[in-house]
Amino acid sequence: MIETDQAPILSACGVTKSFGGLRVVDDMSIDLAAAEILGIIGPNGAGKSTLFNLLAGAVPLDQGTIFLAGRDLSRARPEARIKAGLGRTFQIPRPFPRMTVLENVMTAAQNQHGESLVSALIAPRRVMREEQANASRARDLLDFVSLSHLEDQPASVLSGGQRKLLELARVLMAEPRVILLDEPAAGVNPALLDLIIDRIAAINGLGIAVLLIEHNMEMIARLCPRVIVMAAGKSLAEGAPADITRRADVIDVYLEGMPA
Ligand SMILES: Nc1ncnc2c1ncn2[C@@H]1O[C@H](COP(=O)(O)OP(=O)(O)OP(=O)(O)O)[C@@H](O)[C@H]1O
Repeated sequence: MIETDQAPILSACGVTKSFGGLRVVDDMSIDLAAAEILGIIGPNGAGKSTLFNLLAGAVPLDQGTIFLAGRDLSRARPEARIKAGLGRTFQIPRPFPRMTVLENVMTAAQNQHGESLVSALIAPRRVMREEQANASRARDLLDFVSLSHLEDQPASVLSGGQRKLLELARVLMAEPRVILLDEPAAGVNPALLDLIIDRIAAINGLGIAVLLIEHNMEMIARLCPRVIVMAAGKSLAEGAPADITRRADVIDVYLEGMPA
């Protein structure tokens, strides 16, 4: 645990989930300090994505609690967690393929009164102003992730790495305080990897705390002062990446299941 005089921005305590009798996440506790980047590594099937699903509310907890900035979100719906400031990206991004890149970012805005017919009828100018403000913010975010030149293209044309960058822009559109990033390096070519690492560091530099699941150890080493190793649903080890990856028990769980 890093020393901090601040209360954690995200605090998960005793989080547990079973599927069909198998404990996939087993009594996990995590404190994420404000403005920290905390890495989560572990072998395939360790329960990392399920942990994110529990934090984001996509899957209900069996046991445990989740607090964001002191607010109990343990049973909150996913939309309420997004509104409270918890953003997430997915291992395999699925943008709306026929919408443009810009429209994909705009759909992630949280202030869309235009979606309500009543608002559109009684306050059309307000709805239009809101649309314009959202488009302007979305363009700034596309600039931030170096996708401005593609704003009018359908999202289906984007490469794997560009989809990851689009996801970063989408998650920022909702103005999060904490972002859960699920394997942002997966399927990304080396040319874009540097840009993605740089953008995550910049996001964190804005004071947004990041929980980062990743198999790419270069990304972990460059971004995370602290990592948690998950194995069989539990926290096996915690510390600086350089120390943790030298530990025999950590090496063992990674080698488990690999062909001899
Ligand atoms: N909805 C579900 N129903 C049943 N089993 C599930 C469900 N979701 C995940 N699992 C199982 O939970 C275990 C952990 O999966 P999870 O995807 O959380 O692991 P992971 O650490 O993210 O793995 P990877 O690094 O491969 O993404 C796996 O055995 C998986 O098959």
